[in-house]
Amino acid sequence: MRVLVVDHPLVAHKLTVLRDKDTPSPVFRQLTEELVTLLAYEATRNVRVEPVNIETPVTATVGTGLVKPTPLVVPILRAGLGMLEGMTRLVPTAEVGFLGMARNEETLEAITYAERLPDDLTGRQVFVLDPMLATGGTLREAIKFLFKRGAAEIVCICLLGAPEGLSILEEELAEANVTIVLASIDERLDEKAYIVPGLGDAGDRLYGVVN
Ligand SMILES: O=P(O)(O)OC[C@H]1O[C@H](OP(=O)(O)OP(=O)(O)O)[C@H](O)[C@@H]1O
Ligand SMILES: O=c1cc[nH]c(=O)[nH]1
Ligand SMILES: [Mg+2]
Repeated sequence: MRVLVVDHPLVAHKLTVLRDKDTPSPVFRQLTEELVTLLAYEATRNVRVEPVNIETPVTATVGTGLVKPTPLVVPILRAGLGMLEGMTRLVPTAEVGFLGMARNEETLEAITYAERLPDDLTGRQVFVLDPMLATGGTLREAIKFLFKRGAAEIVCICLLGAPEGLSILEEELAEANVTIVLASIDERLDEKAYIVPGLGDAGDRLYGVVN
């Protein structure tokens, strides 16, 4: 497993506004999309490509095309849905599948309540979107599920990660073909397993509070 923190002043600036508790939902959504596009630029550095023959108005030449099937993008509902537009803006031909997962706030266990993905992911490159990596339980389950379906490589794009969750994933997935791309590794988890300093509940800030 590899971990990549994108170190860029615009990422740091947008993330700071996102963290601010006074940033309203519409601005939060917009900034999430913008941040994802910046992170996705790094996260797709090893996207699979192949030579393609084209003709410019001047001559024939060999260019670069995405290998088919194109990457599969999997937002984890709810909060990951706020990242989808920012990702597909960069890779418009990507296919999109969905995983609905929620962390039980008492047991901290991740449960899967919805799934709409191809049955066979053999050999596929998969990009998972979830803004928050806290205990790591949600991503661990999602990654396990995708490998079981045959995925060859998984790149997770997150906004914030906690050192506790990252350590658990690093232990369990040491040899796996997984990359976690983040805007920041924060200080720690608090007693409710929320990321500190964090940004609060990403789903609630994007879409409002549900119980
Ligand atoms: O690393 P973990 O400890 O598993 O926590 C992280 C998960 O918690 C949040 O989702 P949540 O369960 O709040 O669902 P939501 O997106 O519907 O708000 C977040 O988007 C992650 O999926
Ligand atoms: O800080 C956290 C932890 C889990 N889920 C969130 O949305 N935020
Ligand atoms: Mg939530």
